[in-house]
Amino acid sequence: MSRATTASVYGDGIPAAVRRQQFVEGAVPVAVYGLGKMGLPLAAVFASVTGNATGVDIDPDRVAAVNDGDAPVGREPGLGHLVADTVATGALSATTDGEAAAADARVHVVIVPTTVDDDGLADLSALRSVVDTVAAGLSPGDLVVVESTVPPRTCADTVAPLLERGSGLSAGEYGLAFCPERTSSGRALRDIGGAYPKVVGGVDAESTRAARLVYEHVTTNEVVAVADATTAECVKVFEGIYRDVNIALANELARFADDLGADVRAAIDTANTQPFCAIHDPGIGVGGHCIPYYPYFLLSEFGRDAPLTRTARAVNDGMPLFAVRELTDRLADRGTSIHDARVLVLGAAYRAGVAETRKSPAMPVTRALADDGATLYLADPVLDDLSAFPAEAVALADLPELDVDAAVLVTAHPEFEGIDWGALGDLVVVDGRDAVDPAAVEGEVYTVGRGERR
Ligand SMILES: NC(=O)c1ccc[n+]([C@@H]2O[C@H](COP(=O)([O-])OP(=O)(O)OC[C@H]3O[C@@H](n4cnc5c(N)ncnc54)[C@H](O)[C@@H]3O)[C@@H](O)[C@H]2O)c1
Ligand SMILES: CC(=O)N[C@@H]1[C@@H](OP(=O)(O)OP(=O)(O)OC[C@H]2O[C@@H](n3ccc(=O)[nH]c3=O)[C@H](O)[C@@H]2O)O[C@H](CO)[C@@H](O)[C@@H]1O
Repeated sequence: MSRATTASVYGDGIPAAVRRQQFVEGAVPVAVYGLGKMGLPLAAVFASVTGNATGVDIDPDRVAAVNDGDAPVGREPGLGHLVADTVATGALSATTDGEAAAADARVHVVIVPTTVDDDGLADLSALRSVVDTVAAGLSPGDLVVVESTVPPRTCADTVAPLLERGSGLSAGEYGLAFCPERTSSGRALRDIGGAYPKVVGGVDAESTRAARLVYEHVTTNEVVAVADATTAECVKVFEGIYRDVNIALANELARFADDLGADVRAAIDTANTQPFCAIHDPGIGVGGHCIPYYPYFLLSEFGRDAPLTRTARAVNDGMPLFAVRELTDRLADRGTSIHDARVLVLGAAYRAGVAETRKSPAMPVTRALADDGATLYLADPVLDDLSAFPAEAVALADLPELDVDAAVLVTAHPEFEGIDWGALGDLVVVDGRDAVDPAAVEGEVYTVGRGERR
């Protein structure tokens, strides 16, 4: 589709009804930059809505898979069929040529990784690279949407200047909005489709209007327009920091379980029966490339001290070693030194059902146990490559053959519910996710938050 036959979404006062018609008829090509866990579902949804979406990724294998009608993102209900169907009809295609895609598109949606480096500073390198690519193909009347989670003020202070410099256009000739991705892996299509309100915030009122028009066709839920892009960036980061601080509270309370001789998890669940309390679940740690990272999008990017946010990060990052100490002490009570122990670690992924190990508690758990001299076995049914972990990978089917002194459950994969604990004999189990039935285990079970249960 040549640019001459495409329609703008920003400026020049075209009636909303006309723009809506143009959008759903495919006259407004959409490019989605980043075809990962979030970007591929998003691109497929835009394709189903507009009939005219192009996914851009730097990974040629990922691009080839999509163009073959395959979804290189697993365990997402409905995604495989949606990708196959939209590719088959020509509604969705993928490319590694970001500049060509940017030259053709009128809506540019950026959803590439935004993580944190070893110094705790936001790593926006992928975002900057994509924004430069978009700028090279930007035209008057285009709309740029950032869905990647970013430190507040990124759109105003980083993205907008890059777009102006790279395109030669001036602010007011194209739109820029921050519209955070609020989706969780494992339910991406449901979440994108309308599980929650969609937040939009533009660098100017026209950008907010254009973003609202785009997303009113994507979500069945309401579109919530906030004052500006910075406010929208705050919404996303605040959601994540709230979650991290809340989990840290749950973890701090959980550590009292043995002192109190009480089931702290049960107490939390009961406390949550009235609306002024919503304490989250204690666990063996906080992983993924969202929640552990978002606090640093404030802590490291602005000079203001934030002791609560910083302490919460430390509490959550301390949980893997809390679990290792509980294991070590219980083995010692049995006369087994951790140095001589054989330990099965259940789960490498940061949470159940998601093939992602970034910031997974499994890494500090296995490293600490390996450093103490333990012999480690690691099982995870959703990950093919466990070579990054200092442990021998074992298949679920082979667990009954193992001769181990202990087990640590890091990830509550549903596949672990079928473990024959009896076959593993008398052992110490540290259950980091309240996912093991103590009655099924010969030996003792220590559940984070519930204390020791025989
Ligand atoms: N995963 C989640 O649960 C989740 C939820 C909400 C928001 N987010 C945010 O969404 C963004 C993307 O996260 P994700 O989980 O989809 O990441 P991901 O690692 O699953 O996928 C990222 C994709 O981007 C591609 N990519 C990297 N650099 C690129 C570039 N320069 N140009 C084009 N493609 C590039 C990678 O090849 C990969 O396919 C992040 O900002 C994250 O914070 C993630
Ligand atoms: C605010 C919110 O809900 N955001 C979700 C979140 O999705 P996520 O995939 O990062 O997964 P989480 O569920 O947040 O888990 C992260 C880690 O915390 C552990 N955990 C969790 C809950 C708990 O009570 N106790 C815990 O210990 C868990 O095991 C895991 O290791 O971020 C995405 C990007 O912002 C959002 O889009 C998505 O909506």
